[in-house]
Amino acid sequence: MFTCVRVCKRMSHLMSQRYTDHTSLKPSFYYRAQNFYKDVPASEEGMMGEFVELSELDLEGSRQFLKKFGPGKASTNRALDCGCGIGRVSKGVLLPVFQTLEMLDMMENFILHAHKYYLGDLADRVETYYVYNLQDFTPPPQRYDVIWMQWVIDTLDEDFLRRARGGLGPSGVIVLKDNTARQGCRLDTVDSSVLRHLDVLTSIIERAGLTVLDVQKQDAFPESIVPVWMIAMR
Ligand SMILES: C[S@@+](CC[C@H](N)C(=O)[O-])C[C@H]1O[C@@H](n2cnc3c(N)ncnc32)[C@H](O)[C@@H]1O
Repeated sequence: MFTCVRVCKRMSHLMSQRYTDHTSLKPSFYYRAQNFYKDVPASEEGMMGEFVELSELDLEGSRQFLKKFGPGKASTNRALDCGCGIGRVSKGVLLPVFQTLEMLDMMENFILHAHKYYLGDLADRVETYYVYNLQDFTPPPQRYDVIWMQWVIDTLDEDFLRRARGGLGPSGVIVLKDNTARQGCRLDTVDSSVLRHLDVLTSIIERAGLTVLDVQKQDAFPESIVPVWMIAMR
C-alpha cells in the first residue's frame, strides 16, 4: 500500500523564493524547468539526456559512495529520492539498501512510470510517492536515513537544504550528486538549471547549516563533460 501526495504549483510562492547565486529568481524560473520536463520522455534516456551510456557507471559510483554511510555504518530503514524521475537511482542504488523508500518528483508522469513499469516488484517497498515541487517541500521531521538528490539541486538553493536537514534521522545523511562548473556559476535558460563550482556548492551547504562529511568525484566519466561530484552532508 502506498500513498501519493499531490499539490498544485503555487506560483505566488515561487515569486517569493530567494535565489542566491549569480542570478536573481524570476517568477518564470521554476515554470521554465517544468516546461522543459514536459517534453522529456519517461525513460532512462530522458533522465540521462545524451549520456545514457554512462548510467551504469554513475549508479556503480553512487553505490560505492553510499557504502560509506549505509549498512553497518548507519540505519537503513528509509530513504527519500528527491527529483527521482522514473526511479533510476531508486532502483539501482537505494532500493537494494533501504527497507523502504519514498520518492519525489514534480512530474506526475515520471512517478507513474516508476510505479507502474520501471520499478517492477520493487515498487512494493515504496511507501510514498510525492508529486511535489521540491521548493515547496518540507520533509517530515527526522524521518530519513538518507536523502538523495541527484541532478536536481541545480534548481534549488540553501533554503531547501536547510529544510531537508530537518528530515534527517539521528544518523541520517544528505547525498547530493550533481554536475559542477569548472569555474563560478552558469545558468541554463532552457531548463533553469544552474551549474556551480564545487566551492560554490560547498558554501551553499554550509550556509544551510550542514557539515560536509565526504566529497568524491564520479570516476571514469569522459573528460569532455563537466565534473560530477558526490557530496555527503549532515
Ligand atoms: C535529470 S533528471 C534526474 C532524475 C534522477 N535523479 C536520476 O538521476 O535519474 C531531473 C529530475 O528532477 C526533477 N525536478 C527538477 N526540478 C524539480 C523540482 N523543482 N522539484 C521536483 N522535481 C524536480 C525533474 O522532473 C526530473 O525528473
